[in-house]
Amino acid sequence: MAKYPHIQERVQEELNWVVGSRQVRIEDRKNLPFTDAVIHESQRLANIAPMAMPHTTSKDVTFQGYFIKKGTTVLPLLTSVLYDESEWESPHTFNPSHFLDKEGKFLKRDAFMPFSAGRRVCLGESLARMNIFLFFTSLLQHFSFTPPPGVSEDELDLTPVVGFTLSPQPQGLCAVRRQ
Ligand code: HEM
Repeated sequence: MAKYPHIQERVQEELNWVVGSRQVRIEDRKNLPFTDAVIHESQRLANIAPMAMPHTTSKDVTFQGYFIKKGTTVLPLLTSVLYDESEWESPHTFNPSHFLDKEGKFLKRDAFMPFSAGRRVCLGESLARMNIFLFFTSLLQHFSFTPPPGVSEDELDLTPVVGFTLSPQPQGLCAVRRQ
């Protein structure tokens, strides 16, 4: 967030306007299109489960001309969809406009699938989305986030740690209470 101070301010402006100083509620999401777009874009770019979970074909299948034998391990590469150059205007940069139409309304995108898709889609999707929204909005309602004193935004290394999941590196951060 610190690399994008204008985005942080825009989220806070929207929160001030719609929620004011009361506690954020999940129903507020539909009235916070910019904030919702920022959260979606963070999940798209963060891509924390790039290979979803390993699956196994339960019968022989032919998919897009390829024969896949029963019992084959299949790794659905969510990265290929979340960073698809034919789906996203700027797939490798943080750009909340991916989820906004020309009037600034929230735009649902089929290629947004950090929770995977189909029968084995993440079982915790609703819970996770609700929590991310409430944590993110409550934090930004009460605090502004900046790099620690003496550290410039350009020095922040946001490259994820690569494993079976992608996770953030530890970062120093200042949370400054808003008036
Ligand atoms: C940001 C948070 C989360 C992300 C991005 C995420 C993503 C995913 C992904 C990509 C899968 C693999 C789906 C597939 O096999 O194709 C998955 C599976 C699963 N997730 Fe999540 N998840 C999140 C949070 C949670 C939470 C909070 C819970 C439970 C409270 C949860 C429970 C599960 C379960 C049980 C499965 C296995 C579903 C199955 O195989 O049928 N997840 N998740």
